[in-house]
Order: sequence, then C-alpha cells, then structure tokens
Amino acid sequence: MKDETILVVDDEPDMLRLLERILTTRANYRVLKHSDPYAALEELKKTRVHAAVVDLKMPGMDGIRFIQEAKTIQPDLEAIVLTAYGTIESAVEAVKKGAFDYITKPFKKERLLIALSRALEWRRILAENRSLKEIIGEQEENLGIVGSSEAICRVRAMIFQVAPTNATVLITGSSGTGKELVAQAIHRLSSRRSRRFVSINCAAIPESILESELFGYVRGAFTGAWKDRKGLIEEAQGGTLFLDEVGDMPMAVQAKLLRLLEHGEYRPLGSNELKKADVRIIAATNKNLEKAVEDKTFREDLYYRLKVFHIHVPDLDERKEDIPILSQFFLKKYAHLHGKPVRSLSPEALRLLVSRTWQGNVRELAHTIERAVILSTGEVLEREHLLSHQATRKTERDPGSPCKTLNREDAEEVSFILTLPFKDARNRIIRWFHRLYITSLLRRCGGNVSRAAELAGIQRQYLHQIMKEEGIQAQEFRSRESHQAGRTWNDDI
Ligand SMILES: Nc1ncnc2c1ncn2[C@@H]1O[C@H](COP(=O)(O)OP(=O)(O)OP(=O)(O)O)[C@@H](O)[C@H]1O
Repeated sequence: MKDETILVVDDEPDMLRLLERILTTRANYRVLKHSDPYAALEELKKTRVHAAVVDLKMPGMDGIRFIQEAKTIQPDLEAIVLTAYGTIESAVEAVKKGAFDYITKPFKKERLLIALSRALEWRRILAENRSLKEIIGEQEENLGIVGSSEAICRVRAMIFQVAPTNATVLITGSSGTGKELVAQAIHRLSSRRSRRFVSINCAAIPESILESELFGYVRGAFTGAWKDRKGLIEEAQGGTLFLDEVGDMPMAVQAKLLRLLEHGEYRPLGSNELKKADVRIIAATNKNLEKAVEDKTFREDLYYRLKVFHIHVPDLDERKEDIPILSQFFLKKYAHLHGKPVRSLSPEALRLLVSRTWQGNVRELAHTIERAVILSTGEVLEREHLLSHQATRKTERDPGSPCKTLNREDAEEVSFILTLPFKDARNRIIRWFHRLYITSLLRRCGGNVSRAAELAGIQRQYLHQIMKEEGIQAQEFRSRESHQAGRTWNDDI
C-alpha cells in the first residue's frame, strides 16, 4: 500500500522521471511530480503530501522560496532540497529557511531515500508530540481522570455538578478505581481550591490515634500529650477533608464525625471547648455501607449524612473501553518517568490488556504497565513485556511453603532491579519485598489479615495499607478454588 505521498518539483523532465522511478520502485511512495513550482503550489492546496523533494534552482521561483510558500499551505510538510551546484552555502541557507536536508546532484539513490525517510520520521515525531500535547490539554479538561466510557463521563459530569456546592460527597467503588482522584477533582473545582485538601485513611490508623489525628488534642489529654496539637479538621480549615475508607471508621469516631457534619463543630480530645469547623467532607469507601449499617458497624444517621451526594466509580472490568486510553496514558507517564524510549503498545499487548480481568482496577493496570515499561527495550511495548509480570503473579499464587516463592522469576526480578539506577532500585526492591513477604504471609494465614499482621508483628492497618499499595487482595488467599473458578488467570497477565 502506498501510504505516503511525496511531491517532486524539478524543472528538468529527466530528473523528474528519475526521481519518480527511485521513489516508486525503490520505496513504496506515491509520487506527485511537477516541473512548474507554481503548479506544484496549486497541487498542495488540493492534495495532502507528506514530504517534498525540490530543486534549488528553478526558473520563476527558487527552491527556498518554494518551500516557504509550501509551508504556509501545509505547515507540517518536510522538504529535501536538490542542488546541482554543490554549493554548501545555498544548501545551508535552504536548511536555515526551513528545508529538512539537502542533497547535491549527482546523488546516490540510497542517500535520497535515507534523507526522505528521516524527514518522514521527523514529521511523525512532531505529529505525535502535538497529539500528546492535545491529550494532556484534554486531560486537564477531564480533571486528570482519564477515560471516555459512558460511566466515566457520568462521573465527570457529577463532579462538575457537585464541586461548586458545599455538599458532603460519598464516593464508593472498589479499591484502585480512582475514588481519591475524584475527591481531588472536586476540591480543585471548588471555591476551596486555594485551601488545603487533607486526606486521611481511616483504615490505616489505630482507633485511638485516628480520633486525635482528626480532632486534635490539648495538653494533658492523655499520657504523652505534652502540648496542644491541631487535628486534621483544623488543618483543612476552609478546605476539604477527605476521609478514605470511611467504612472502617470506629463507632466512637463516627459519633464525633456526625456531630461535626450536623453542627459544624467538634471538641479536641481533653478539651471542654467546642470548636467551629469550616471544612467540606468527602468520604470514600470500598465497603458496602448499607450492609455495614445492617451489621451495626456503621451508624445509619451518619450514612445518610454522608450520602447527600453519591458518586459511584465502577470497576475497570465494567468499563473496558477505558483500558486503551488508560494504558496509553500510563505508558507515556512511566516512559517519561523512567527515561525509556517506549512510545506505543503493540496490538497484541493491547488485546491482552483488554481481555484480562483487573481485580486491582486502575491501580493494578498502572503497576502492570510501569513494570512492562521498565522491562521494555525498544519503542513498542510488546505482549512479552506484560507477560513477564504474569510469571511473577502466577508464582505468587502458587501454594506451598514461603521458600517456594524464591524461584527463578524472583531471582530474575532481583537481578533486574540490580541493573536500575539506585533510587529506582531501592523503591522496586522494597515493593518486591512487600509483595513477596505479604503474599507468602497471607497464603500461610489463609487470607486472614488480622492473623497475618499478628504473625508479622505489625499493625493490621499498616498491613492493609501495604496491601492496598501493592494491589494485594486478602480474598484471593481465602478460598483458592472458588476464587480461581471465577477468574481467568491462565489468560491473565
Ligand atoms: N481514571 C483514571 N485516570 C488516571 N489515573 C487513574 C484513574 N483512576 C485511577 N487512577 C490512578 O490509579 C491509582 C489508584 O487511584 P485512587 O487512589 O484514586 O483509587 P481509590 O479508589 O481511591 O483506591 P483505594 O480505595 O484503594 O484508596 C492512582 O495512582 C490514580 O492516580
């Protein structure tokens, strides 16, 4: 298929024929030839061309002027200048004035073909760069929330609707779907944007500390309270307080939060004084709060207070049409971050990403692509780069003793990490250790997180936090058979 069109302009008919022959037989270009530069400019008004080969000396209009005129018609056109005189000065002048390269006559066919293919490649790079800028601009408009599915468009519309108000918002959805991103977008679009967005994960902090973190305390409120300390509510004054994992908030703290929502006031620990708060509350949870209300672990009155405006972010598997654009977004982000040349996904890689399931949602997709980007070597991310992740994931899911996890894939992972720059290597080795340690631990405990935390000698909340960061789900270790029956791990990454 001839998909690139080259315009050839030369007043010598023999040269025109020669150029046409080279470009159509030695390469597969479509050629438009003209001996009159004015006719060639007219042609440019009607036909899209990718590059031009132009003689420098032509009666009526020289090559330099021709290129300048041509670029006013098609600004992304790249041109190669042919000069019979071999005078470097005029050729250099042509390049200064916008030609991509010059070739002196007589020339070797290969020299012409190489120059043309470089010009076309340059044009492609510029075009891609432009479209990247457009994508980034569009993403800003899209609040940093990538995706074009109906579900995501609905979420964006709700953000625009609720942001200018002061309403409390409840965001629900599975882990990694982007709930915090939604909360940040609401804050950024609200009149509170110049004040702070303060975020707290209610599941990651022990009950006693959560209360003092949120409401603050006065000196002497408890042993170790040497001086007054502001709570996050005060820090978020005038801004937004994001309560992540609100479903895990202990009952005692729920009561205080309800008071804050109903009366706009709270009392720091150990204080007799009520404080006024001007803070917008956005809460998120991946729990079924209605069920928690039924189970009496979540206050019904608080549930209704929080649910004034409800946004649900669906699982990635329910909006698979977002996977290509999200994948491209993460590919560009991580290629830039890790200084890798990879620019696109092969069709097979994309097919694999779209066909598998994403229990860890967008967070898991991002991690998978980051890893593949690091493993990639060229400009295209291939299916194989994604599959090397599969090996590790599958092994993590194999039953057996902890030592069995130290297999070839892990050894490869460590060898790979050792080739990275220090900071990347340190971060990756910590994450690798987290994954290895916690999956082995959870396997031993049959997915019981409390037991796992006890065995590891760490806080359950801390364990939860690491699991969340790594996209590790406790239920995957609970009932292996039933879980695997419902998943397609053999096809998965
Ligand atoms: N639509 C999206 N566009 C771009 N990035 C996204 C999108 N959705 C999620 N992400 C990214 O995925 C990661 C997880 O998102 P986020 O922390 O907002 O999820 P979450 O639902 O709050 O998770 P959790 O319930 O575990 O706290 C983040 O790095 C976020 O930037």
